[in-house]
Amino acid sequence: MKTSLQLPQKLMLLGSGELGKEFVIAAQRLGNYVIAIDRYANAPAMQVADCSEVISMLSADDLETVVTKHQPDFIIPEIEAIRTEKLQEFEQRGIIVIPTATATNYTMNRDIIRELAHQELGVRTAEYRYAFTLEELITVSDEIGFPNVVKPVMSSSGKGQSVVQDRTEVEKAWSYAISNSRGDSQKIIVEEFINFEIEITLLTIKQWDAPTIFCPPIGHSQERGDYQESWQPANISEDKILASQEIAKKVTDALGGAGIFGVEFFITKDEVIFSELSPRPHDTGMVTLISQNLNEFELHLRAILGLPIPHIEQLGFSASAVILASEKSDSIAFTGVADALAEKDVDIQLFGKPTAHPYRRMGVALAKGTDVEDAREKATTAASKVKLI
Ligand SMILES: Nc1ncnc2c1ncn2[C@@H]1O[C@H](COP(=O)(O)OP(=O)(O)OP(=O)(O)O)[C@@H](O)[C@H]1O
Ligand SMILES: NCC(=O)N[C@@H]1O[C@H](COP(=O)([O-])[O-])[C@@H](O)[C@H]1O
Ligand SMILES: [Mg+2]
Repeated sequence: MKTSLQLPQKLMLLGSGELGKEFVIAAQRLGNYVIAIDRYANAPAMQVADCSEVISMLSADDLETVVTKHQPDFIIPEIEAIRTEKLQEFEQRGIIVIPTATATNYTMNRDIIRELAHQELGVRTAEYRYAFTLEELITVSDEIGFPNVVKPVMSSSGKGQSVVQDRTEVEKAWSYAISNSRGDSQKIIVEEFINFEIEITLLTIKQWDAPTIFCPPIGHSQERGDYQESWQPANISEDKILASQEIAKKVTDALGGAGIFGVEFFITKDEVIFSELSPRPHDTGMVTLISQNLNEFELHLRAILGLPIPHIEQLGFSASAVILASEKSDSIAFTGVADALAEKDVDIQLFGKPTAHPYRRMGVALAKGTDVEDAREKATTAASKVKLI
């Protein structure tokens, strides 16, 4: 489709967090014009964009206002919580929505993407059932068995998610899921608990006029359903890498369009199990800021603009570890950065979020090491030195 297009292009970013910030930097390096949008002022990506707007991205009217005002060539979602039906309308008017308007709609609903992967494409996923009431959740939890994982169908970053050990915990999981569900959705998914050896993100780059390509797998650890550490390359066998690439290709082909996808898998002793995917750079992929010649944000930009990606080079054992807030605050300052940076092959990024609350991701530590363990140790040590005051 859009190969050899002219630069600069006008890019509208819907969501302006840490992932958007790095994307804007990549876009700016090629001289593009970026309008950064989010629900609050001075969001990370707004700090580096050409201009910004604060709107509710769940409001079709608000989206209409900013699109009419700025007339972007591309609309690039950076978060899930967007009125995706409206994106379909923009697409019909000739604006390119990344990866496609339909794909952003599918991937913000766990049930739709799950049905696509499992029912239509025959991909192995965790066993799952849905519930709309507590009574239904009790019934389907018994069918799935314990432990299991309860999640709102509409949520991200582990919000509303719990591991349920037995029947006595179902009611609590129900309330937690319902109160953390996005919008007014009351649909809950319960999944078989997968006792994986490792979970990975396979960054998958779908291009307009060139074959789909992959980054080496990224291993990661999660707490409360949210990412804590990631590392690359993940130590998994070649046949499992090929199996995950095959699934990632199948699912992203079904979604269409162009851009990077973070495709999540659980790897057990014998199986590669598809979990979900982001049609955009992935938080665990921040490790590529240190681990690759082209990071996931540069790859996303090139794929979107139809620019060539001749070679992805992995630069050696690398890791990332998150820097989290522990308290609510609206005056942000850090100590310990100098101490963290004194170590060789360590880097720190502070996102510039204007406020903090418990567990909010405020920055990330990046490191290279002699092996994965060494890189992880260096990244977590550096992250632990940086303190919010
Ligand atoms: N069925 C499962 N079995 C075992 N662990 C699971 C299961 N589902 C989720 N988890 C754990 O919880 C984490 C978050 O789950 P999931 O990716 O579905 O949530 P999310 O809200 O979409 O998070 P994000 O938006 O950050 O990707 C997973 O990475 C995994 O560690
Ligand atoms: N797993 C999705 C993810 O990591 N998304 C990233 O977090 C930001 C929201 O952060 P906030 O909640 O601190 O505002 C999003 O804008 C995106 O950059
Ligand atoms: Mg996930």
